[in-house]
Amino acid sequence: MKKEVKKKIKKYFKEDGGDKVGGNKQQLTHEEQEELDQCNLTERQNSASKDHNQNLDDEVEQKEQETQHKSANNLANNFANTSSSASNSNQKEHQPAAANNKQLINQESLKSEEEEGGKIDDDHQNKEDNEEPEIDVEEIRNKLRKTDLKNQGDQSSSSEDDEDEEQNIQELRERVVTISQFESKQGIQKLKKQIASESSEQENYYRLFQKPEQETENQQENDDNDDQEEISDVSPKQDYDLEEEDDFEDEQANNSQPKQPNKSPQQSPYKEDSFHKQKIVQLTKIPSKNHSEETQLEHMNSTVGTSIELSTQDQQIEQLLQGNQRSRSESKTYHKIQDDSSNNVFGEDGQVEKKKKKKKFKWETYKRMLKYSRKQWKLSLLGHIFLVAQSVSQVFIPSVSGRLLDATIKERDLDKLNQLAFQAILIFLANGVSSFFRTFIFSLIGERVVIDLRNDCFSKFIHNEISFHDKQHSGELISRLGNDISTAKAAASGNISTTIRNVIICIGNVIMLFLISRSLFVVIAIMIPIFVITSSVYGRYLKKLTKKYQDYTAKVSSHAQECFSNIKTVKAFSNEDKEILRYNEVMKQCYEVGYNKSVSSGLYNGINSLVSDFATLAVLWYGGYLVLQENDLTSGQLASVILYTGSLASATSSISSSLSKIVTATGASDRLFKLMDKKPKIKCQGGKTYFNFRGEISFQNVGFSYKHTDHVKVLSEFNLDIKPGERVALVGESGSGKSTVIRLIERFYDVTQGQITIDGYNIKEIDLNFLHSYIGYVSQEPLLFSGTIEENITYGLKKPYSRELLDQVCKLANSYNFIHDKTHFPLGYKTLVGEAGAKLSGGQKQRIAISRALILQPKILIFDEATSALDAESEFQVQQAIDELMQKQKDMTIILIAHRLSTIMNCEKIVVIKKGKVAEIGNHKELIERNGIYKQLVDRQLQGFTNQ
Ligand SMILES: Nc1ncnc2c1ncn2[C@@H]1O[C@H](COP(=O)(O)OP(=O)(O)OP(=O)(O)O)[C@@H](O)[C@H]1O
Repeated sequence: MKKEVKKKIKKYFKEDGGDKVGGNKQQLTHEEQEELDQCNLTERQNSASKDHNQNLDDEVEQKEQETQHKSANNLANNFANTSSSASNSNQKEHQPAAANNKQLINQESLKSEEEEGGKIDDDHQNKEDNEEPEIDVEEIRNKLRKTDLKNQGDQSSSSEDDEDEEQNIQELRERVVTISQFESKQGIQKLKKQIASESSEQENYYRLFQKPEQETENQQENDDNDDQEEISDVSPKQDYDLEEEDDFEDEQANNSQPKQPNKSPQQSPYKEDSFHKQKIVQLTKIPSKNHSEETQLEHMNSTVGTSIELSTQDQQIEQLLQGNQRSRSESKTYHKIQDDSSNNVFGEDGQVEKKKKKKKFKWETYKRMLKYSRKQWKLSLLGHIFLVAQSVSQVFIPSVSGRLLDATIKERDLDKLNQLAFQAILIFLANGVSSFFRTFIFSLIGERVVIDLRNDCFSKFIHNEISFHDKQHSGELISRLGNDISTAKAAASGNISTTIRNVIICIGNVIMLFLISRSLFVVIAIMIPIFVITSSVYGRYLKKLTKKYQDYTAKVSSHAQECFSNIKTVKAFSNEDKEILRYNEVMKQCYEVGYNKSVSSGLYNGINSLVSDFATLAVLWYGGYLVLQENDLTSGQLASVILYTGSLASATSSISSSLSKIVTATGASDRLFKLMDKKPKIKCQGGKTYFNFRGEISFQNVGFSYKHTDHVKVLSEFNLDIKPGERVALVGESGSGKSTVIRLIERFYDVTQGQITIDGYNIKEIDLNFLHSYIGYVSQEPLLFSGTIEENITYGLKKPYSRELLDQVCKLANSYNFIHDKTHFPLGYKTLVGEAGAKLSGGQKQRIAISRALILQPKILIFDEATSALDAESEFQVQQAIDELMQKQKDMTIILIAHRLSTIMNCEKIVVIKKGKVAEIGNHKELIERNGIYKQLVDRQLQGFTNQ
């Protein structure tokens, strides 16, 4: 049954030439579908494994072995099977490998089949997921829609210009959402900020437009209310996106096609081409004066499904950029993102290819890699002793097997047979024992090398500065730590020993063959190179395809991973179908390569069998002739020759395989070392440490650009003095540089012009660890680590602490009560917070983050929009903590970026930042009297209250 289903799917795939992967799912019967789902379960479990990439790597490694050894093993097995002698020992060497290869081929084909089926299973799963949370999402959307309508209502009093402006923003928002479907998180954040800065006034207005009344209402609601938590995921920034989603849905409704969000998972996008295209058109639809929707549709029609090389994603974005004459800035951002993605390990196909071409053997890298194994020289020496012992014993196995045969058939001498059997036992034992120790020792060395490398690498990555992490995608770093190190291990351990072993075996076999029969030796010397060349040339091609297939599979996993980690966003936008479309797009590319690979594998195996069978026949025929006609050879010797030939072929291709692995491993090591060698300019240690840290901060003509966007001046001629114990609020439009100011105080980056001094010392001269021990930092997103509440609170503490201190900071941060609420947290401080604090609400996480900052007893406390990601109730709780802190901690410099007028008003110094410069500075009263930007912001907020 299982086979039939798979056959059926295969057939469909073939018929559709890859364009309609999964498209015929409807034609499967229910039973077949169930059967298929059952098959897919195993695959799904495997793919859920955290070591997915590692598995892929292993697969490639094994596949590589397969391609290199398969031919040799075939030949070896052919020879071994035709011989009547009991060549057990030699079969031991070859047969497991051959069996393993067969298994691999089966796994390979099964895997591709199951992956194809897995997609259908995913569709099914998505359908189930779709049905459940619809109501919650709607509720959230309605709430936010109301808020937005109110805002629009308030704005309607403004002039016509404002309306135009609003329309522009609307268009911009549409474009943001469209592009965000295709771009990386990092890329889109930049894009959003860029667009947000264009709509600065409205954004600013939005931020200041808060309703204190709402807070008191929400106070009564339970802190752990699930609904509240859902809402807490929707920050003011996301509010725009939700509004955008409404527009998007309207567009869908206007379209003559029926809306399909809950049904389409059943209807595969590959079958439903029109639906697919329409979706894409909807996604790429942007207001354009030059391109009508029809033109876009036509254009998309011509592109969808025809090109595999250029991803549909690229086409869509290209379309989008063509379609809008006004989106030059976006275009720049798009190309920037494209550039960035070239560093991504799962970058565009062409980029992956480029990287591959660069791969070549580098002696320096290899030597550096060997240094890691040199540490294990004692073990290595022992390993080499066993290696020689095993290789030598192996060379004698065919000889003793042949003599055993002669003693039986030709001489018919039982005593000699027993004697020879005893010799054979000794040789087999020597071979087995030394094989165990050799394998164990070299594998152990490999593991130790991996540990050392991973430690080195992780420590280098984590010590590197923030701009390094801005540039390197975390996925790439993780891939380097996982895949590349595993591959690099081959350069430092096992493969050298394998090469040496095979060289010894080759030499031994050649000598033995020469001694047994010179004329047969000549025949073999001609056959083996033909055989090895044929298989290695084709094997190389197959290996290339396998690697390409691996890249695509990694892309598929990466997409799924991104999707599942952003599942709330996907659900909130009801974008399950679109994600399935995107997933299927990548799968389609993967299938194309998989198809070619399957054809090539078939051809490879066919040709291999043919060549090896002919080679076997040649030796058998000529050997038989020598035995019968010339009386030059005994049948036992012929058997030995056959075994030696198989062993020689296997060893020869093993050598080329090991050498190629060493080259690959050197390439991986090279990438790794390049990353490891990136030296941070900002070092964690070194510099001034002094005892009287007061927290006086001075920005003197500071200019700053981010490293990878150095054409954009984020701060210029920025001057600001903050006295110890002062409360300072930074306000200004989005993208004006507020967070950047804070990042510079933390010295996440170095200024590009001017200087920042702390207590009169240039910040660059102060030891970074020392500086950070006096700065408490609470970020926008409350980020916790898995572990207990206590471990999280004391995360930054480098010295012992008392329970009193813990209680004290928790009370200050307004977290004490909920931590000691026995119903929800029976273990109190010892409660496990789950991965990234998943078991806590946003407000609880943020209050723990404040406790974490306070326990350092910092001299400077920074809040970077600490409440912006929280719902109203959580915001109130956190705000209360901040207000209390501002009143009680008089000796602490508090710098905050806030949007609540009440908080800002309490500050002694309010700094209004505009386009990277200080536009206004003073206290609330002074700034109101000045009647400038600040006054406008306050007026708007007050006007908002009045309207309500
Ligand atoms: N890591 C980064 N790399 C490159 N550019 C960045 C980076 N972080 C911020 N920027 C850019 O620097 C400018 C200032 O950003 P910043 O985060 O300081 O603004 P902000 O005033 O805090 O905005 P918001 O209120 O929206 O958080 C923006 O144009 C932004 O795109």
